[in-house]
Amino acid sequence: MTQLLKLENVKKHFDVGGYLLKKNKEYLKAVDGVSLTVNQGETLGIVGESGCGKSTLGNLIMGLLKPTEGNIFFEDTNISSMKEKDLKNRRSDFQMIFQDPFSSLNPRMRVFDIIAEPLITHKVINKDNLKKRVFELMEDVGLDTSYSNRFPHEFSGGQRQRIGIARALTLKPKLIVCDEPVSALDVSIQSQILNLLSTLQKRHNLTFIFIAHGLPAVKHISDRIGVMYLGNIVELTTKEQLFKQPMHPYTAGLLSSQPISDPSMRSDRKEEYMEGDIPSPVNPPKGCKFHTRCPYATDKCKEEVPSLTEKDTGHLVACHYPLLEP
Ligand SMILES: Nc1ncnc2c1ncn2[C@@H]1O[C@H](COP(=O)(O)OP(=O)(O)OP(=O)(O)O)[C@@H](O)[C@H]1O
Repeated sequence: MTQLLKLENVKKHFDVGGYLLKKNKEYLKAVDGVSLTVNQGETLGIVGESGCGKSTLGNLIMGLLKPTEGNIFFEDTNISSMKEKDLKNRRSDFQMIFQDPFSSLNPRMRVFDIIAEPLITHKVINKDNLKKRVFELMEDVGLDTSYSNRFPHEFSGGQRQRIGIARALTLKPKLIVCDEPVSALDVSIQSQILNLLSTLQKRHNLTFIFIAHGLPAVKHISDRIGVMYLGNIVELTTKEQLFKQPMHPYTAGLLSSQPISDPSMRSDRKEEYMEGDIPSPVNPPKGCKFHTRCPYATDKCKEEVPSLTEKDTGHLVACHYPLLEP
């Protein structure tokens, strides 16, 4: 397995003021020390509740944000310390697919121009081959080439996402960060787009980072899954291990709060693991950040930060008392 991406203790702390009223500046710790690797051709799912830092992590990997601390290596090149000019030359290697294709596509541009734009901007194609390449990309994502003169609003949500995917593929990227690409779509369309992404992954040997709120959304597409809580990865393992034997109480809570057939069971099951609201990332709890919501927390959890360590083969968990098989 070839390693494509490596994150070393990556942090993004946003300056959120506070200095007018208080002596010290306040920082929102959106991403607070994430280390992980992604292998070529795999899909790493990243899940967690709203505000846990998933999109910020995606933007850091894309080079759209500079980390406050830490390093991001793409094929052994440290992209976090690259100058903007050099990063521009590497940008074609990593692309992003967004949740809402409507807002990410220019409404005044025809589909042909939306897909052609990166090819023209990066000067990777001559005029004679442009039409052939754009049509090739449209066919690749299952769009009828006779629609190439239409505007985004003339397409359905699923078709618009296909346009977004075609645009992301134009420069033959190696890595695509998919930021909740199906959560705005109808359930029936979601599986079509997920199947398309899987097909394209095999066809073009793509590597995906697939961001979503809940575990069900990443279950089918992911090889491994990382669970995020308040800026940290708290569990990272294969999807099989994660669903069979979640070791972090937060993951167990996410799994038990999945929709189940008997609605009367739902709230009980959720409360079993997760009490209260997610704390503020400006002032996160000391020690294990999850201790305020964890039914198993002890004094140690209130003081000591658990590091992400391998508790079973390839199964990383940041918990002082990981859940083990009975
Ligand atoms: N530019 C910014 N300045 C200040 N705070 C920010 C900025 N961008 C994100 N944040 C904050 O960082 C935290 C993480 O945000 P992020 O969008 O990464 O979370 P998320 O897990 O993707 O959430 P969602 O699922 O709702 O998109 C949030 O508290 C958010 O308000």
